Parts: sequence; structure tokens; C-alpha cells
Amino acid sequence: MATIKDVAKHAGVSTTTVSHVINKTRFVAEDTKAAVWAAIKQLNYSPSAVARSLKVNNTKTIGLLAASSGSPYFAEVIQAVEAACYKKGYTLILCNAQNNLEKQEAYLAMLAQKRVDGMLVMCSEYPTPLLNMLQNYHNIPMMVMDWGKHSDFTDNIEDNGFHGGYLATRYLIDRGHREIATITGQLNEHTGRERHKGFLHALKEAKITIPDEWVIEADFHPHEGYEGMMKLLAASKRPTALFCGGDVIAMGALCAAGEMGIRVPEDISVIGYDNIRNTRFFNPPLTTIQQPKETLAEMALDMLLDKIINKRETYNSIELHPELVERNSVTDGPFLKK
Ligand SMILES: Nc1nc2[nH]cnc2c(=O)[nH]1
Repeated sequence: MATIKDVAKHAGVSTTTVSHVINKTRFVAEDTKAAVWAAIKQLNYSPSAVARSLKVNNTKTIGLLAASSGSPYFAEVIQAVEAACYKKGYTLILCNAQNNLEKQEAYLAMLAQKRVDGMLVMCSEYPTPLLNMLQNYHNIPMMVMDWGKHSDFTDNIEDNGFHGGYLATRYLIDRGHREIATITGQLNEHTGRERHKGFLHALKEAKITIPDEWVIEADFHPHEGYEGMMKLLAASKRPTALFCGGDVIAMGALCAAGEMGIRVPEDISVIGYDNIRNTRFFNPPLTTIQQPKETLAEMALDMLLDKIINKRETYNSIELHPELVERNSVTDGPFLKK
């Protein structure tokens, strides 16, 4: 494989000049530049990122410590992070730790050893041992993407899940529903918990009480939505509307309704959350709350780069604003005032 010395010899310049041409770190005359690029092309030379990193003390890599890329929601956020990194000239190292503490510890050590310039964290659950571990790496610029509360050692993003849960429920109420059930995401995750709190707040504000059997604590999985809907359909009284804490939950709930011959929205209205990519193709197309995933990814990276490049030392928190996306899975309820 050709080395920088071969390129310099071929172009008739010093290795320092070759380095300046590649890294654009000093003025070099146009004809010298052209000779260097011609030599690089002819010798098929690839500059060593390792050598460059040693020189400039950065690696142009970002680590993403994530829970998993298996669910559509996480897959879409991760894809958006990768696209944002690519646009800014950074390589993303994805570490799916599956909420396993040992794996999280190993990945954090590996990312530190690889000298990533910064770290994004999207672990969905933050038990104290993980927080302690993250704090141990506070010398690496870090941004927690799904924690929601202001922290004194990382930047973070408030996704306003409470407002989103409220928005979804308020919409059902405004459409004339009073008998509203919910199938939640994990309540030990920030997203699941806040959305559920928003749901409860909207009911309380409208002075609506619902039976305990209409609150189904579940998980962000279609089969949990499926089981949840089966329980609701077997309840002593059937609700007229359902708020699902995530679109994947709604996917399972719609499937269960279909299998039981229950029509959505005629027999029961369903609203989801996240606006994952294919909700338009659910049957019926799902009304949901848009979680701005691209914005989340871009904001997270911009804030992290601000820390890395501008050496910002203060901690920052930014907000996302969920919005209603109306499709066909909600119809007017019995209490609609016309
Ligand atoms: N685990 C998980 N967390 C989420 N938070 C928001 N949506 C999701 C999801 O689909 N899965």
C-alpha cells in the first residue's frame, strides 16, 4: 500500500506539503496541489485516519450508546443520527447495549479507548448504576437524548412527552369521547412515563374518571398492544377510544381488534404516538402524535458538536414539540357537541 512518502516522492514535494494539501491546513500553490492530488490518485493512496488523529487530537467519530435498534422508533432515530453525522463529516459507532449494565460498561470503555470525540446516549432507562457509569466518563462531551430532565453533567433534550400524551387525550375528548382507555409503554422509561402522565392529566382536567381495567401498563411491543386490546375487549364495559403510548402498541391493538371483528374507528377509536414511518399504511391509517425524530437527532448532534468544537462548558437543555397527525383511526364519540 502506498505511503505518504511515496506520494511526496512521486509529486516531487515534501511529506509535510502532502499533509497540508490533504488536511487543507496551510496555503499551497495550485500547481503543487494538483501534482499532489495526481500522485494520490495514481498511487491509489488513502490517508491514514489514525495518523491524522494522532496529529490533530480528534478522531471525527461519535459513539452512540443505545438500548437497541430493533424497534422502528429507535431505528428511525438512529438512522437520522447516522445521516446527521455523515453530513457533518463524522463516523458513527453504534453500540446497542440492550439495557445490559455489563454491556453498557464494556461499550463505554471501548468508546473511550477509541477516543471518540463525543458520545450520544439513548438508553431509554437510567438506573443509578448506569448514571454513575456515565458520570465517570464526564470528561468526554456527552448528550443524553431521552432522559428529559436537566442534568448537571450532560446536555439533554426534553421531548415534552407529557404534552404529547395530553395532546392525544385532549384530541379524543374534543372529538366527543369520555370512555377512554390506555395501553402504555414501559413506565420506567421516560417516554412511556411522561406520555402516560399527560394522558392522566387530560382526563383529570376534563373531570373524567375511568375504571382501573382501562389502564393497561404494557411495553413498547406489538404483542403487548395485541394482548392489551384483547383485555379491553373482554372488560366489563368497552371504551369508545384508546390511547396507545407508542405506534407499535397501536399496531398490535389494531390487529387484535381486526381479529375480533371490532371495527376501528367505528367501534373504537385508536390514537398512537411516535408517527413511525409506516403508520400511514396501518389499517386504518393511524392518527398519532409526531415525535420529531429527525429534529431530535440533528439537535442532539449539533449540541454535542458545539461542546466538542467550541468547548462549551455549560450544560444545555433543548425542547422538542410533539404535534398531532390526523389520519383515519379516530372518529367522533358519543359526547360530541355539534
Ligand atoms: N422502547 C421503546 N421506547 C420508545 N419510546 C418511544 N417509542 C418507543 C418505542 O417504540 N420503543
